[in-house]
Amino acid sequence: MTTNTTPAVRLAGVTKDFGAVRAVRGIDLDLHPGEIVAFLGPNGAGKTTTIDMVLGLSRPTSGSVEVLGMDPRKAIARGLVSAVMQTGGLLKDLTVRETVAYTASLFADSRPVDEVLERAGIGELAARKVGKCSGGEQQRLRFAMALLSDPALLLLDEPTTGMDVEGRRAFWSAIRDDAQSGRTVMFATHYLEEADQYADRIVLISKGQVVADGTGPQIRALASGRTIRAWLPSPTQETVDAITAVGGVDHVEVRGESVTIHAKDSDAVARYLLTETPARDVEITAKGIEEAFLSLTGEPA
Ligand SMILES: Nc1ncnc2c1ncn2[C@@H]1O[C@H](COP(=O)(O)OP(=O)(O)OP(=O)(O)O)[C@@H](O)[C@H]1O
Repeated sequence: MTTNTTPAVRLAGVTKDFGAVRAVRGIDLDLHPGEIVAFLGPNGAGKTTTIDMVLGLSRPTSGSVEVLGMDPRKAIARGLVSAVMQTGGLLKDLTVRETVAYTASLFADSRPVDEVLERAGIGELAARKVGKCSGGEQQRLRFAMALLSDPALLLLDEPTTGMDVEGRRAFWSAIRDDAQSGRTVMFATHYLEEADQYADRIVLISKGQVVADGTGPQIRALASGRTIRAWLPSPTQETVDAITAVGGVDHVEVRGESVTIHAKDSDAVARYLLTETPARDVEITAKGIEEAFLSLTGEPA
């Protein structure tokens, strides 16, 4: 594996248009060797489009993409990059071991089958038919296949979609254990919790741009603030506008007579509600990661 300090991935001024749609709007990003990076964003943020460019499956409209200091297609041809895709590519009647052995036979140089099964945490499932494996187990099988070339960079596009909590935990535990050997891992996800729990670094993207980049705690701190809920009888647009204008308020939502406000200065909002409006039952809570996401991207997770 590559151990120098060349970035594992370097995106510089990358844009990507599909006809009139600008899916990626100028991304600059370096991933360092050995990092586990979550590419977090809502539907349509541009995650898959970006990953496809890193995999050399498509070209940027402008800007440049380098993988380990070279053109993505060259890095792939050298077996330095693998991907774990969400669906397809598995034959139900083969066993787990047969599937990996068959894939290994396609490589001139591959890691031993038993080693990758162990690394992917499916050594005990080797004799099981693929059709009898759960979605999470099949995903670990894809992970095992991706490890055969011992890639320096592993890309995963929403790898745990549809898995239950236990499947997800087992999948990430295998990825994390393996990554200790220095592999760089980049994964796309909608799940804030997943990014927060399993990535060293979170790159938050929205509408084709990076809107935040840091560790889980840093991302949450960026969106520090509180949620204020209150009962507000017969709210008028004027009242809502006035609440929105209170310093530090970043989001107001009214449902019937219940109002939810996200704000940096919850004291100021509570004071305003209690003195200037007929609001009652004011309740203040710390912002969870869901709300942090909303205030950073303007979109629900
Ligand atoms: N081949 C294509 N032709 C036209 N538009 C496309 C194409 N691929 C993607 N787009 C558009 O580009 C934008 C970004 O899509 P992309 O699939 O990269 O988002 P994403 O973050 O991966 O979303 P999701 O989480 O839903 O997979 C979207 O508006 C999408 O409709």
